[in-house]
Amino acid sequence: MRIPFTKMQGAGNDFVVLDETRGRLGLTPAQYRLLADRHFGVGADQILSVRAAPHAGVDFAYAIHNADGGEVENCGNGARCFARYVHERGLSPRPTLRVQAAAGVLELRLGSDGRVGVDMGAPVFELERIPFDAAGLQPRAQGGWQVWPLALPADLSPTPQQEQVELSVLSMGNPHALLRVASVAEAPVAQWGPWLENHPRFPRRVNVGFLQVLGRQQARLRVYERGVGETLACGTGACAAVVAGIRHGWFDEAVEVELPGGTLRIEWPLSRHGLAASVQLIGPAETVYEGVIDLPDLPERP
Ligand SMILES: N[C@@H](CCC[C@H](N)C(=O)O)C(=O)O
Repeated sequence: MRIPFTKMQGAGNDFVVLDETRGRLGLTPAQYRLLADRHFGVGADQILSVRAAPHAGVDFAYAIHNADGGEVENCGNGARCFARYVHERGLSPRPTLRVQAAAGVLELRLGSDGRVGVDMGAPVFELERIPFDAAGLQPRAQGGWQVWPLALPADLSPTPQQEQVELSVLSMGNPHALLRVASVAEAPVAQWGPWLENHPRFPRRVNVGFLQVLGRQQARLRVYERGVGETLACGTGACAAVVAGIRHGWFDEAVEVELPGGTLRIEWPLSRHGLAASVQLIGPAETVYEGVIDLPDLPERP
């Protein structure tokens, strides 16, 4: 099957974008994995599918597959690229779009400064909806919120004294765990990322953020993404980090988050609208190139 695609990136989080507005391509998880493969395919953190609106009230539907082939609920950097893609192809003349993702409806705005804003909806804190299994765990207060201690396996402990990590957990439509670290440059992302991603306390696995607080409006973040590994940026991860930091009392309601691939602005006007306030994500979204790939039939093994 010959498939036209567009390679895009937002703060270095990179995507293969597929036009499915005239019908589904019906790709298998193995074909998504091949598209994402940096050696044998195109290479991407996620594959984004632009689909026709499933109902009145939205302009399009948005499907997201991680590099491991699994379908996921939400992707913030991808949403910005989605808006840029639709605009560049003239698929909609409107500067503001409503898009149905598995996590809910996102509102996308093309800004006059070249950046794209996304209304990501409200964060979710109910443990069953993240989901996070806290059975038998005792949370500890940290600022205005709580953290959950998890025992650190001896072989992952940087010092014999460190026996646990403390996690803030929440969902931005997809699950996130955040650890506050003294320096992202020295954070054990490659060691703790896969351990926490697959920890049995997270039944749907989790995206793991390592957050360094630089000031009340400035942060650094590295994210080990579920189904991918460490990425150059994660939009929902940046939203989750700022939401957690605001609840703990570390941040004001607007924060510039520096990630390895670029800077994202996150706003959560909590003081005006409470916990149900929508999180705003603002950042770059660019087309890198367009291409066509011959995808072999790759049926999924039962
Ligand atoms: N890169 C994304 C998040 C993509 C999905 C994530 N890996 C998951 O499994 O939930 C972003 O920009 O939000």
